[in-house]
This record gives sequence, C-alpha cells and structure tokens, in this order.
Amino acid sequence: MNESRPLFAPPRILMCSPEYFGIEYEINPWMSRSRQADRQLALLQWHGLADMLESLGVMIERLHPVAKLPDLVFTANAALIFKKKAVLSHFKHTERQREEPLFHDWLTQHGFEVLCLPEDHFFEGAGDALFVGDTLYAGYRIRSDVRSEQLIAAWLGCRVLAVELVDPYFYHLDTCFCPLSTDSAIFYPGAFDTYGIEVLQSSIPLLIPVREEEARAFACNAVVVGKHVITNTGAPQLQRDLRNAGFTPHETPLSEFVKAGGSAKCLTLRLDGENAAAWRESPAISQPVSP
Ligand SMILES: NC(=[NH2+])NCCC[C@H](N)C(=O)O
Repeated sequence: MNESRPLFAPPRILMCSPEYFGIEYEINPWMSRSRQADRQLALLQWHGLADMLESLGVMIERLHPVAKLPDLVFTANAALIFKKKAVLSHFKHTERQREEPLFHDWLTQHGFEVLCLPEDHFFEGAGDALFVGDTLYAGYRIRSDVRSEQLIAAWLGCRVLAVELVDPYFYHLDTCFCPLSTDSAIFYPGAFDTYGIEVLQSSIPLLIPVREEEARAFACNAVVVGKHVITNTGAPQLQRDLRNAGFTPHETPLSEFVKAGGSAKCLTLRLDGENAAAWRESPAISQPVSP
C-alpha cells in the first residue's frame, strides 16, 4: 500500500456483485419485503456503476458474494479505512452482523491491520465516518454510536466532529453528506439538527446544499474520483451545482439498490483513501481521464 505503491497507482475501490441481493428483511424505512428488487436489473445497474468507475481509471477489487447476505453489496459499510488500518464495522442489526467476518477476512488478506471495536459498540464504517481534510465527520445515533467514534478518533489520532442524524430515511451519514475534496462537501440539511448544520457550515469552506427531492433520490450518496462525482439518476440541480464548483458529475441508474436504502457510494469502499482525506499520501491520479 502507500509506501510500496508505484507512482500514479490507480484509485482502488472494493465492490461486491449483487448475485444474492434482495430485500429479505427490513432494517431501514426504504426496505419493504413487498417491494422486491429485480435482481437482473440490479446486476445490470451494478455493472453500469463498475464500468463507469473503471472508465474513470479506478481499479475494482472484488469481494465474493455470499448467499443469504443480501446487503453484502454495500461495501461502504465494511470498515473505515485509514492508511493501512481498517476499523471493522460492528453492525447494529444482527442481520448484517453476519457480514463482519467476511469483511474482516478480506481486509486482513489484503494487507490491512484490522481494528475491532468492543462488542457493545456499534459502528457502520464508511457509511457513517468520512474525512474532509484532517477531520473525521461521524454520523451517530441511528446506526453508529458516538462513543465508537470517539474511540476511533483516539485510535487514529484524528479530530472527530460527530453530527447527529435525525431523519430515519437518512440513517447513515453517507446518505446525506459527501466530502468532495479536502475543503468541500455536499449535504442535505434536513437530515441534521440545527447544531449539526452549524458544525458542518463552520468547519467546511464550501458546503453545497442538496434539495429534498434530490436527496431522496440519494444524490448525496456519491462516489468521488478526482474531480468526477458519480450518483444515481434524478439530481439535475446538484449536477448544475457541481459543474459550477468545478466538478464533473455523472449519473447512472441505481433504482434497485435504493429499494434497500443504498446507492452509488454505499456500493463502494475506497481502499487507498478518499480524495477528500488529507492523510492520503498517495500520488494517485487525481484527475483520471474522462470516459
Ligand atoms: N453505506 C450505506 N448507506 N449503505 C446502505 C446499507 C443498506 C442496508 N440495507 C442497511 O440498511 O444497512
């Protein structure tokens, strides 16, 4: 990893294909067993996202899908990556706790030092903890515990700013907040309380608000690769705002994953450090070639 990586190493993202994806239980308000995902369409949409990322210069790493683990596709929830360390998730719901050993083994086998939280501390990885510059922004209450995030900040030696998530539809931080660079991010104000909004506004120089109907189409759940920002379809205003801020937005349909409460970002885990993370030492391409 970092030290040993060649110059211009490509961005690396972990994904897990949706062979066994479906709505088999209900652990967030988007999920209803009576509104099943179309698995063939999910496979097409997943490949659409993976192909788009590859065309932007990303190297996709794969986790093998496993039967009866329908949410394993949401690799953002595997862990929080910090240099060569991976803080393993410990899921709030038992349905997803069964994914933990698979994420643990994959990360260990791929050279990460895996850190595990105490049994009574919940934490859902990059779904709830995202760097902007040197600061770790951490969403808490619905899935992750604030005390997990305090412990992680102490382990990693970084500043953490914890923001409470107040709307059950925006139950992970990555559903309502996305760092774009070391000093910019997008966010949906309705998912935070007044104090959380103040924390974000006072600490991030460029904070772009996303309107409600676009946030409900998972516009904030974006994958950032250099200046490229990839989201689900249905966010024309955000696309304009991103262009004005110097980014290149891309849309790809992800309707089947929205039925499980996830979208582009949830389907990915950046392994070499997000572009917005100041700790990222890698000289990896920051402006990959356009498709
Ligand atoms: N990073 C994310 N927001 N992942 C979405 C996870 C969706 C999954 N059904 C859950 O409720 O846990």
